[in-house]
This record gives sequence, C-alpha cells and structure tokens, in this order.
Amino acid sequence: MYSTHFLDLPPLRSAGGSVTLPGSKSISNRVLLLAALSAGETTLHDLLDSDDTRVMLAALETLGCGIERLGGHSVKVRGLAGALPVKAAYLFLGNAGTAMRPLTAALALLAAQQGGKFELRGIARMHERPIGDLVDGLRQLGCPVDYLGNDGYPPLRLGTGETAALQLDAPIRVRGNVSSQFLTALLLALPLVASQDIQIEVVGELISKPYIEITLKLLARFGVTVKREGWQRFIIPAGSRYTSPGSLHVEGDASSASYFVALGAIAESEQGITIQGVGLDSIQGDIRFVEAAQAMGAVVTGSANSLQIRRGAWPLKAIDLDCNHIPDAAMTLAVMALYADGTTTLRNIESWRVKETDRIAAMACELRKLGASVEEGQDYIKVTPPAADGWRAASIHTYDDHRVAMCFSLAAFNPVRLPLRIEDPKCVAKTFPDYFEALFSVVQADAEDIPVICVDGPTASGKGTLASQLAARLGYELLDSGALYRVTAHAALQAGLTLEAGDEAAIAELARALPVSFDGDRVLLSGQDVTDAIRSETGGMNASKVSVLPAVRAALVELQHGFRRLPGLVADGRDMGTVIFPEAPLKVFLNASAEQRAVRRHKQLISKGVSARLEDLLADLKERDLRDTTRKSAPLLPAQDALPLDNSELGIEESVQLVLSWWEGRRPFQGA
Ligand SMILES: Nc1ncnc2c1ncn2[C@@H]1O[C@H](COP(=O)(O)OP(=O)(O)O)[C@@H](O)[C@H]1O
Ligand SMILES: Nc1ccn([C@@H]2O[C@H](COP(=O)(O)OP(=O)(O)O)[C@@H](O)[C@H]2O)c(=O)n1
Repeated sequence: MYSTHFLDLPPLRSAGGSVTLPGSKSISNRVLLLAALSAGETTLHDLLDSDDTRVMLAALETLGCGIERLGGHSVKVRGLAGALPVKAAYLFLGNAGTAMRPLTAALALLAAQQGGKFELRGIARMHERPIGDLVDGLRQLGCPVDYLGNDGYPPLRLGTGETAALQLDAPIRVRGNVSSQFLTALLLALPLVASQDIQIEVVGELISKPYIEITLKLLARFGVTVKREGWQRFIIPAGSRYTSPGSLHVEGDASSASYFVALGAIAESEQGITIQGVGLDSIQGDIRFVEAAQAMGAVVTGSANSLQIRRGAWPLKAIDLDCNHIPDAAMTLAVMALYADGTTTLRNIESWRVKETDRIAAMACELRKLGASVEEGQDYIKVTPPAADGWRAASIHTYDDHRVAMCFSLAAFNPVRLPLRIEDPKCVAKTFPDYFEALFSVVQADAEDIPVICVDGPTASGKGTLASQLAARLGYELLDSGALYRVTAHAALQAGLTLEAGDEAAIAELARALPVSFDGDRVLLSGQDVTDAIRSETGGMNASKVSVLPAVRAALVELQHGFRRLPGLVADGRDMGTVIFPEAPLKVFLNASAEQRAVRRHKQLISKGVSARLEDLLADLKERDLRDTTRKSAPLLPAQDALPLDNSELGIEESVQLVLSWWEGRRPFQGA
C-alpha cells in the first residue's frame, strides 16, 4: 500500500495481463458472521483483509468464537452454533457499518434468548450513522436495546443480562427506503431464534435489492432458505438452523473489478486485461457494470470466475444511463466519460450524495480540474470530455473516499501524456489496499515518462539517506547503484578473481548476469544475504576498485535501467545524472566537506558497533574521492544540469525538504 501524502502517476500508454481482486467486503463480513453463528467449522478463503473485516474478526473472538488464521487470506472459524459462551462483552467496531448492523441484530436476539448483555461502540463518525430503524425492529421483537448516547445512533446496550420473551408472531415491519443493511441484519439474525415462522414486511419500495440478494444467497449456503414474496415479504421458516458449508471462497469484489474493466476498455493492449476472482456468475449487483462498459465500447468475455476485457470502440461511446442498480461502480463510468465521443449522462445517482463524501460534487470538481465540462444535478451528472488541448495536469483530491482515488487513476491514460497526482492514496485501504500495486502490475508507461531523481555525490555525503527518504515520501523505487558495484566486487573475489584490469573481462561477464536481488534493505547474491559483507569499509574500497573498469561499468548499465519502474525512481550513485539517466528531470549533486563526511561515517560505524579511527576514515575517503573523480570512465562529476547541495550545515530532514521543494517546482501540478 502507498502511505505517501500523494502518488504521482506518469502518463500511461498501454496495459495487459492479469489481476486477482481482493475479496468482496460485503461478502467477507457476512460469511464471517454466518460461520460464527453456524454449527461446525468453516474455512473461509480469499477473505478481504481490510479495516472492516479486522473489526469483525476481533469482535467474534471476543464473543468466544475460535478463529484460526491460516495464512494468506484464509481463516478457520469454529462456529458457536447459536450459543453464547461469553454472555457479556464490550465490542469496539471502529467505522465498520458491515459489522455494527448485523452484530447489533444478532446479539440483541441472542442476549434476549440466553440472558446476555453487550455494549457496541465505534469511532465518532460511527456514532453519527443512524441505526434507529433497526433498533425499532428489534424492540418490536421484544429485545431490550438502550441508546447510550443520542437516540437513534450507536453506542448501544443490547440485553440486560436476563432473558426476555421474544414476540415472533407479528410481522416485523422495516422501511424499504433506508439502508438495506438493516434488512440484511435482520435476515442474518432471525434464523437464530426461528422457533416458529418469522415474517419481515418491507414498507415501501425496497432499495439496493442486489445486496439483499447477496444476503439470501449466502444464507442458503449456510443452510437457511428464506421464502420471499416479491420484495415485500420475507419468511424465515420455523426450525431454520445455520450449518457450516465446510469451506467457502469469497468472490472478488465486483465494484473493484470496475476499474480493471474500464482499464481494458481504455488502454491499448495486445493481450487485453484478465480479471480473476469475479466473473459472470457473480452474486454481486455491481457485476452489471460490465453491461455499462460494453455499452461504451468494451469487449468483454467471461467465465464463471473471470473476465477478459479488450478495447472495442475508440473513442468510447458516450452513454445516457440510469445507474441506480450500480451506484458504486458507476463512478468509474464518470471517468470513462473522459474518453468518450460526446456527453455522458449518469442518472438516478442521488445516493452518491450521502456516501463517504458527496460523490456527485466530488466527481464534478475533480473532473473539471482535468479539463472536462461537467453539469451536476441533485441526482445526475453530465460529463463532456476535454478538447485535445484542454487537458490539465491535475492533483486529484480524494475526500477519504477509496473509489474517488481508484477511478481517477484511469485519467493517466489522457491523450496528451500529462501526469496525474492522486492525493492521500492510502484511502484505498477501505476495500483494495494494494490497488495501485495491482494497477502498476498491468500498465505500461514509456520509459522516458517515468520520472527519475538522481542523487550523486562522494562517499558519506548522505546520498543513501537522502535517496531512500525521497523514495519513501514519493512512493518511488530506489536504486542504490553503489550496492551493485559492491556486490560485483564481492562476487569477483568469491570467484577467485583480482579486482585489477587483468580480470576486467571476467568481472564484466559476472556483472552482466549478476544474480543480485533486494529484500527491503538486505542485499542478496544468488539468494544469500551478503549485506554485512558488502557494506563494510573494505566492501566500499573494493567497489571503488572494480568501478574503475569500463567494461564492468558498461555491463551494469542495463541492470540499472531496469530499476526505472512505475511510478518513478530515485537513483543514488556517482554517475546517475551524467551517464545512466542523463535525461532525468531532477539531478542533485550532494556534497559536504571531507572532514564532515569522515565524522558522519565514523559516527555511523560506531553506532553499528564497528570500531574505526577518524584519521583512517578520512584518509580512505580522500583516496576513494580521488579514484572516483579521476577515473576515465564515468568519473564522479556533477552533471551540467545538476543542482548542487552542500549539506555540511543541513540536517537530514532539511535536506529532504529542500530537494522535495525542488521536485515540486518541476512538477506541473500548480496550486496543488
Ligand atoms: N544532511 C545530513 N546531515 C547530517 N548527517 C547526515 C546527513 N545526511 C546523512 N547523514 C549521515 O551521514 C551518514 C552517511 O550517510 P549515507 O547516506 O550512508 O552516505 P552515502 O550514501 O553518501 O555514503 C549516515 O549516518 C547519515 O545518517
Ligand atoms: N554509480 C556508482 C555507484 C558507486 N560507484 C562506486 O562504488 C563505490 C561504493 O559506492 P557506494 O555508493 O555504495 O558508497 P558510499 O558512497 O555509500 O560510500 C564508490 O566509491 C564508487 O567508486 C560508482 O562508481 N558508480
């Protein structure tokens, strides 16, 4: 996951390959609860790992349910078979609506039936999210429920510790036009107490039917078949009992699929995009996004559990669509509209106004930043793409809304090759923590569009420190080119070679196929951790010796170019700006006095428990400087367009901030 303040996407060119989607949030939390309420053990595979599911798992453990994490995205749940081993508990449910509502219903009923007492709380925002309709329904059933804060909102106390008689004769009436999660909560909970037929009556038109359908299908997997009359009446048959299906795979999230369906429709591609984990048999309503994408031009084929998408019509075809059936995925259509041949109108989307943010206002504002013309109504949005010369490099504000962040990433395919900034990219954690990693695994940019920041300079000037900080703040890849010379020298010595010109060809051959890999800050040679060996002062001196040999330098060029990957690169070395990435948009030449550098290195070594004499270090460092600056091949010199930075008097953070401000000055996102 990218936890940076922002993530800059270079202009993207094409796409192709396969992505596996994280599990559906709605399904994950429903099956966790169902498995916990069932008799028997259930192994759940492909669960979503997110804030909401973590909260649910913790709550179930508190309630005495056995949870065994099997690694990957699998857990084994030992069900409670409807019994309450823990009769009193305090549950903190964060901001997880998909945990708060169903747990409220289930625990209120079980507390009344078995004499329990539970307190359910969340974060402040959770205490502003209404729950009154559900509480009214539970009170009709005879469950004692108390508001501990404001009436109509969590926190709640469920039960009194005594049993209470349940009234199951009269139909329970719930309003259909409020959150379908209340109806889902009752449907999940009532089979626990179905000593007789129990009826739920929906008053008014039921919204979000696809989500109720998911609930009913999952109940059936756990052995409970609810009868329904249209969408107005649901009957839970007497004697219903949850039984474990043994194991169950959670489908990939169909709303998350929309970004990759759109990607397939937008990007040039030889092989197309394949989505694994969700397909045409999906039980999720948002799978119907596929039809909307097809109407805009996507060519989609699929099987039960996967989808293949290719670009069809280009430009995309503008559409006019009622999006009531796919409210979440429809945001993706608003971004696809940037590539359409006219004005796209998305109607019946008033629910966007009350989601994570006012999504109609948010989409309109951000689309306009890109240059689109947007008309916004109470329940619709009309998007007209920018003219070819009307596109702007925008910094997209994401409103703590995962879907805004994900759908706008597709604007990086703009035809005028402008980069795009996504603010607060970690907001995708709500449903798809590794969204950007998944995106980068299937998209390509032209190498010259992938930005490189070069940090060159002499030993102990702070290059490594500065470069790794820059990479961390920008979410960029890091190239520690010195490590490659260090590993080459190490491999040469291991192979019995000298580090002199006589062995140049042999060392170069080794370097050309160097089996080096990086694992965090560990350096591996043929899978063996050689970090400590190469990071020694002798390792540095040996590197300096092999780095003089032109054939060795040439042999390492391709390996270094390979580090230029999405979304960008910070490269640290001696010749990054002069030889390896001469067209890099920012080059920094770092320096500090030899004495300062010797003191820094001395401190660094002492802190690692390595004893060293300052005078020796100063002499070594001067020797290395001399060799690096006077060698014939790629000597240590500032590139002509490098910005010098003498950090003798600057702290680390000051240096980092200064270079970040230089970088910002070269980015096109004005006023970001
Ligand atoms: N601007 C700075 N001010 C003070 N110390 C620094 C600064 N930059 C780096 N250092 C310290 O100097 C030492 C050498 O830095 P390092 O990044 O390893 O240098 P290089 O990669 O250029 O050899 C480290 O202990 C680091 O914490
Ligand atoms: N791009 C590079 C990087 C390192 N090197 C050589 O490799 C040696 C070790 O590099 P390094 O960056 O790991 O060393 P320090 O600056 O951290 O001491 C340097 O002294 C250079 O001689 C190089 O020639 N070109």
